Amino acid sequence: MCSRDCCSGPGGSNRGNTCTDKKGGKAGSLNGEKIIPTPQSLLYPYEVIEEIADFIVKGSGMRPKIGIICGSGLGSLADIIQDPKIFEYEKIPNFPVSTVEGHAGRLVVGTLEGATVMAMQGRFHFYEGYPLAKCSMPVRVMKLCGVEYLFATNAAGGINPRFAVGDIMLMHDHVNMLGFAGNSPLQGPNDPRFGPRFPALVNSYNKDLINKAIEIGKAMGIESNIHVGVYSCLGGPNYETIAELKALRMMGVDAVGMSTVHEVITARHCDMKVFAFSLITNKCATEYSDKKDDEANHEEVMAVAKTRQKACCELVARLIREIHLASA
Ligand SMILES: O=P(O)(O)O[C@@H]1C[C@H](O)[C@@H](CO)O1
Ligand SMILES: Nc1nc2[nH]cnc2c(=O)[nH]1
Repeated sequence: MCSRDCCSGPGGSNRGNTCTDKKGGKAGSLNGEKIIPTPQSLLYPYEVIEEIADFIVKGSGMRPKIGIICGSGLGSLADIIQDPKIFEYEKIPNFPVSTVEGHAGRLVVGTLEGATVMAMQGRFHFYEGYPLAKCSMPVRVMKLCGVEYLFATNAAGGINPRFAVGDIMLMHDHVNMLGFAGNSPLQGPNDPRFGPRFPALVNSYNKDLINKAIEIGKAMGIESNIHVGVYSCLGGPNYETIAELKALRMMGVDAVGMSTVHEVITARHCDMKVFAFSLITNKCATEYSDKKDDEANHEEVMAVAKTRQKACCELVARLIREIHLASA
């Protein structure tokens, strides 16, 4: 594995997308240097993931059962963790860094409603310049730490006209636009220690957890703000055009974002149970107009997320409590 600077993503980690190795075999060349592309799945071999997981388990003294990925502006999901052990991403060996506002860049390990949990306060996005396997590498770290359940959250634009800003969409399926274009976090040789070469993705989103979340929404008195729907991940960082939003709607997409799908693929590949939701931070226009309101922006996304943090935290905490009680 090459450790030259040319392999660095934005985080400066020594595993990136493309390698220029003077000693390499058949390759193209750039400025006289040979270029050997590295398949995504080789960016983080099993042993490296194992080292990161050991670092976290030893450093925290815990084997978390539930992993949480906090979406944009939803970092407070990790603030409710009790007796937290905090790991700055920069201090975790071979970990990328967060470069997006609203993603603090810390891993928080502790307990929540009696369950051992680890939460990423800050995820990695494709548009930051990280390959998909790098974006979802922490999911494999979670797996080797002992995590059985992945809770993935995101901020998303609502395409379904019934959705209002501030609503929560429980994901029951996704449309993988990056996958349509031939990109996958599983691309390259498969390591069967993680999972099979050809994982099936029907039933990726755990139905029991969705049903429990609906019940919790009723108990919280927010049932009219809870929906079940289909999420799609685009590459970003730009928001969508009207024509793209129309096309997504025709495909049955209810909410659009720039994350989560590759994390879910990685989690299902290694047989984790998945629960995911989108906080609808903006309504996407699907008709042409001159309204400035139609233009999404990250400040609005963050501001809406802030106003809905409490409800999202309560939903997550109550669901984790149910999982914990059921397994006790
Ligand atoms: O990390 P998530 O998917 O919650 O963040 C969304 C997608 C972009 O990163 C950002 C755009 O406002 O919010
Ligand atoms: N792609 C995309 N991501 C978002 N994240 C929050 N809102 C949006 C949106 O409208 N589009």
